Parts: sequence; structure tokens; C-alpha cells
Amino acid sequence: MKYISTRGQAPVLDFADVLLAGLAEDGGLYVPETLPHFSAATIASWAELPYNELAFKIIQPFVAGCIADVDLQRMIDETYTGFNHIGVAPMVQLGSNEWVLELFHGPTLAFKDFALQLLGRLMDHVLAQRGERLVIMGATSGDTGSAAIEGCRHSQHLDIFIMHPYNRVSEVQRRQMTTILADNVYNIALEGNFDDCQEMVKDSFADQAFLGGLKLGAVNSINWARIMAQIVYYFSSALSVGAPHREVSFSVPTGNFGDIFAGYLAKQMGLPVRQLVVATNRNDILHRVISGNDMSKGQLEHTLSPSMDIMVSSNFERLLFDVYGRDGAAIADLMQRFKKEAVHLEPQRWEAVRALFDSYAVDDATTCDVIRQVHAETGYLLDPHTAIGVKAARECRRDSKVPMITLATAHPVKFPEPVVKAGLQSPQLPAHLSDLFEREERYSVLPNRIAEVQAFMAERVKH
Ligand SMILES: Cc1ncc(COP(=O)(O)O)c(C=O)c1O
Ligand SMILES: N[C@@H](CCOP(=O)(O)O)C(=O)O
Repeated sequence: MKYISTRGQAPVLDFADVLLAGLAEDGGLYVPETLPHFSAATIASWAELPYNELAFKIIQPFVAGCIADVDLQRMIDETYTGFNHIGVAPMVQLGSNEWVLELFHGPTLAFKDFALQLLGRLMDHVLAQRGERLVIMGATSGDTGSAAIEGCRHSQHLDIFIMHPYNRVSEVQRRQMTTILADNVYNIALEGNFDDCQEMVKDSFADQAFLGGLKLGAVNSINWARIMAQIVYYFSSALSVGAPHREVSFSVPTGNFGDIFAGYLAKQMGLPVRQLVVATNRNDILHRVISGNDMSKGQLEHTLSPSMDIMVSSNFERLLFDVYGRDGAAIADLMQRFKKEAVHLEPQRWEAVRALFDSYAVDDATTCDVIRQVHAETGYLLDPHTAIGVKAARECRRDSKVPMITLATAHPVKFPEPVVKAGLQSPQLPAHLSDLFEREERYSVLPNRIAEVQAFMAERVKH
């Protein structure tokens, strides 16, 4: 499998190089040159497979030639046996044909564990084979950070620097990152917002001289391997409600557009998906572009669903690449303009986006109402991100006979504030985190200036 950049100017790479490269040299994102396609008969034959075996079927074509099958299966097995639920990604029924796909049974209680537990192992494996080291630089609005640290902390080949927006993540999220005191883990609280953190990561990839010869790697969903691993649970959940013999729809709480892009790929790969609903909070650029062709940043706001406080949704570029006929020059131009100003897609490209996605934006008050309402209806407690997904699913659903699956992207224990605002009691932390509030924290508050962040990193990396 070969990978190409969305901006058309970077070298074509194989999986192992894409895994370590993160962002492409031309500032674009890597995507597979061609996608594997599975027939309905093949998909149907997977109905009884446990999650790890299904994951192997779906991931193997993307890594073939770079990772031996036996190593891939071992890493997948280790990843998902570490999850705290026998089904790995269980489904819960809320109503008639209305489902929630629980993606929070990994070690850090968010969907990011699905990809980052595997990505840490894949990186370690390739780096060990090559005898190389990598410096990870990541941006987080709360969940990627802890999942990446958890996935990479045991690696002998990685230093990991994670930036979160200072005072803009929940206390549980912050402590999950800052209480890991391993000597290859560094937490930076940046005096800015998530978009500032993410821009700093991308700018650092463009010029890595500050690392004195070491190379940067990515754990954010700009790294193709993140998206790849997230495709699997679209298949597992759809199979459990009758696909490929019937269509299914998904509603996805969305920020960086990685998770829903994995759903779009599942559809291209043969899964019969009727609707893909983009669910956003007040930081609604994706809803505005899908519903009104308005791709303008606006002011990033702090909400009760902080992990989705994102305006510059990295993976939307991967979708635009397809919608613009894989024209790298057109995407490079569009993304350069978007850095400086509002952009509007060409009308036929926008129509193509609208044909693929529905969208809905939810404010904080409604988020709390949905948490309260669903709890009253069913006894089930939603986290605020999932509540946004459920609301968007209910608003956008076109056919009540098609199962609608909302991705439950985090456990509610990570976000007590909206749960309490909804008049409910926040659940207890699970046993492995029960002393989280007593653990020592370690992080550095840094100004929103790239030179200071890079100097901080340069002083600490191990050569
Ligand atoms: C809990 C939660 N829900 C939803 C999202 C949005 O996912 P994506 O960025 O892949 O769109 C994130 C983070 O991005 C998250 O942490
Ligand atoms: N919501 C994320 C933001 C980063 O997104 P990613 O999927 O690109 O890593 C977070 O919680 O950190």
C-alpha cells in the first residue's frame, strides 16, 4: 500500500514511513493511494469475529508489506485485550433503532485509546527494527493527550511532548496526563486554545531544525495510522445490527474530523452506510460549511464539551482532497487561503460534501438537557460529547427503520460539570483511576510562542 499527500508535493511513502512521518513534508496529510474494498459477502462472513480478529482483517491491507501478519495480529491482540470490556466496543440500545456505540472502555476512557494503544505499539515496533528514536509532539483538547501518553509511555524509542490549552480541559483529563511521571513524558499547558496548540505542532513539522537532527512524529489524527484503526468499529457496530444485509447510519461527535472521516472511509470500503451525521458544539465551523458553505473560523469558544473545542479540523482536508478529485494543487491553494481568510468551496464540490454528510450544532444548555432527558428516558448517562451526537442523530435522522448509531466517544466520569448541571450525580472513577486526585502532577505552563515551546523541547529530548 502506498500513501500520497493531500497537497501533492511530498514523496509517496509506504505505511512504515507514513506512520513515522506524521504530517507530509508539503504540509498535507497522507492518505492511501487506493482503498481496499470488501464485498457484501466478505463483510457478512465477519459477523461472528471477535473485535481483534475483525481489526486484523480491516487493518492488514493498509500495512501489508511493512508489518508482518504475525506481528500485526500480536499488537492488535495486546491492544484490545487491555480494554475493560469483553466486547471491546459494546452497543447499548437507547430506543427503537437508536444505539450508542461505547468507545470508552480503554485505559483512558475515551475513543482515542482504540487507535493510540495500537499506534504506540506500531511505532515502537518500527523504531526498534530501524534502531531509531522519534520525538512526539502532540496537541490535545483533553483526550488525545492522555491516550497518547498511555500508548507511548513504555517505549524506549520515544520522547513525548503533549500540549493542552491551559485551563481549558477538564480536571480529570488534565490529571490523566499530568500524573504520568515517566521520564520520557512532558506535559505543556499552553496559554492559548487547542487551535494554537495544533498550529504549533504543524509549524514545527515544517521546520524540525530545533531538534538538532532528531525527527518529529505525530500522535494526532494527522497521522494516518490513527484513522486506520478507527475504521474498525464502524464495521463491528454495523455488523452487530445486521449489516451488510441492511443499511446503518452513524452520528459522530466531531472536532478534528478524524473519527467521522474513518466512517466515510468505511463506507467507501463497502459498508452500507446511509447517513453520516456530523455533530458539533458551538464551535460549529463543520456544521456551517456543510449546511451553508461557510468555511470561516470565527472565535473559538470554551464549552462544556471541551474535547470538541476545535475550529481548524485537520482531517477535513482529507475529505476535500477526495471531493476535489484528488487535485493536490487545488487543496494546497485552498488550505493556504483558509489560513488567512474565510473560504467557500466551489458549488459542485460543496454539493458533493452535502450529499455525503448531514450536520447539526448543539449549544451547552441543550447538551445538559439531552443528558437529563436521556437519563430520564432510559437511565443511561451520556457524556457531553455523546449527548451532542445523540441530539444531532435525533434531529438529522431521515429513516426510522435504519439503525442510527451514535458514537459514545468518552465516559461521563471525565466531565462532571455538565452531568451535575443536568441535575445528575457524576459517576465514580474506575478502580485504576480511583486515586487520581491524590497523585502528584507535573506540567509546565508556557506562553503561546513557538520559539519558547521549541526551546523547552530541545533542552529535554534525549539524543
Ligand atoms: C470525547 C471526544 N469526542 C469527540 C471528539 C472529536 O473527534 P474528532 O476530532 O476525531 O472529530 C474528540 C476529540 O477530538 C473527543 O475527545
Ligand atoms: N479532541 C482531541 C483533539 C485532538 O484531536 P486528534 O483526534 O487529532 O488527536 C483531543 O481530545 O485531544
